Amino acid sequence: MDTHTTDTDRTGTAGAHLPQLHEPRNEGMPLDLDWVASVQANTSAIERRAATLPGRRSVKKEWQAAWLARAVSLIDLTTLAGDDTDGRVRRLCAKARQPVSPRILDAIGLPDLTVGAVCVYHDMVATAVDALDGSGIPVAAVSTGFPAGLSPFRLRIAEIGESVAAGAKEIDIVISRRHVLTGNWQALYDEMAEMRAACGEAHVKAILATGELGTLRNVARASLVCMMAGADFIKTSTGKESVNATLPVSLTMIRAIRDYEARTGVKVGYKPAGGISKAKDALTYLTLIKDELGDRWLRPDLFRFGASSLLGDIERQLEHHVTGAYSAGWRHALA
Ligand SMILES: O=C[C@H](O)COP(=O)(O)O
Repeated sequence: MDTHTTDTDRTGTAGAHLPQLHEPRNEGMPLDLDWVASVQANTSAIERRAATLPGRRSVKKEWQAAWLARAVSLIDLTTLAGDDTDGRVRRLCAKARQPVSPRILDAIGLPDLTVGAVCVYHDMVATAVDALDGSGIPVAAVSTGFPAGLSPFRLRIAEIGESVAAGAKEIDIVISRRHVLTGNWQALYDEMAEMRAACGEAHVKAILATGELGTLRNVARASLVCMMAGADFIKTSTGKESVNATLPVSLTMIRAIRDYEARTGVKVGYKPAGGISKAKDALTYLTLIKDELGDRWLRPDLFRFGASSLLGDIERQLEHHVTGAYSAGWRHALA
């Protein structure tokens, strides 16, 4: 359905070639327990709205290639597998440098395009930093005992320090779910604040593991507490929970981001992650962000997809846009 065309669609600002913007970091604020307690989430209303999103609003066909290219520029291209090797990470980094073939980029009028970041386990950070040297693409490390976050706290903090020392510019931490499930907001705040401090200049994404938080109200409150404690981004999932990024969770988290900005003036980034593997779903997320937060969030400093297999489908759709035919999936096997 090509229903709602917007000014942004028409002016072509969906293209990936935009000047880099950098918001001031979120310095956080003291924990405000009254604010946290006042946060509610109307689950049925959120679910109803989320259910209408995929069909209600879509990107006009002539702008789809530009939006898909934008989606590529927002991917944290990820490999988080027990059998990761230096070779796999180097191939992924080569893909990050050139995520779409030059032939397709020429045809859609974009001379170059890279992903937002490469995301790996700590042990692979040095390899990724070396493989991306000179590209300007940051390396993100998942730290703090990813994915469960249940290793001793001092080791989780030390892991952050080691990833930063190895060259990671972004750290994806996992929160202690039990602090949320027991309503111990002070403990969550303190943990988050200490992890942020350990990151130094590296930006910190707080993974909430929303599939393990029980309710959308918990998701909303945990989002707020992590932002109060200085998270630069809030991220849905590790990709390892049984339920990862969903539209209801996304609506809940981006509304928390909106409320935080309204109250503090500070923009916090959003990263849905886990199970996002189709170009169509990526476009739904982009229209959701555009609707709820506005165009400013559609930039790599405020939005990322955490995804290990989304790029392959976007490439296929871009190829179809250019040639009118779909290529075989195996041609885009890496991403
Ligand atoms: O942070 C990123 C996620 O682990 C990626 O999950 P995925 O493999 O389902 O795309």
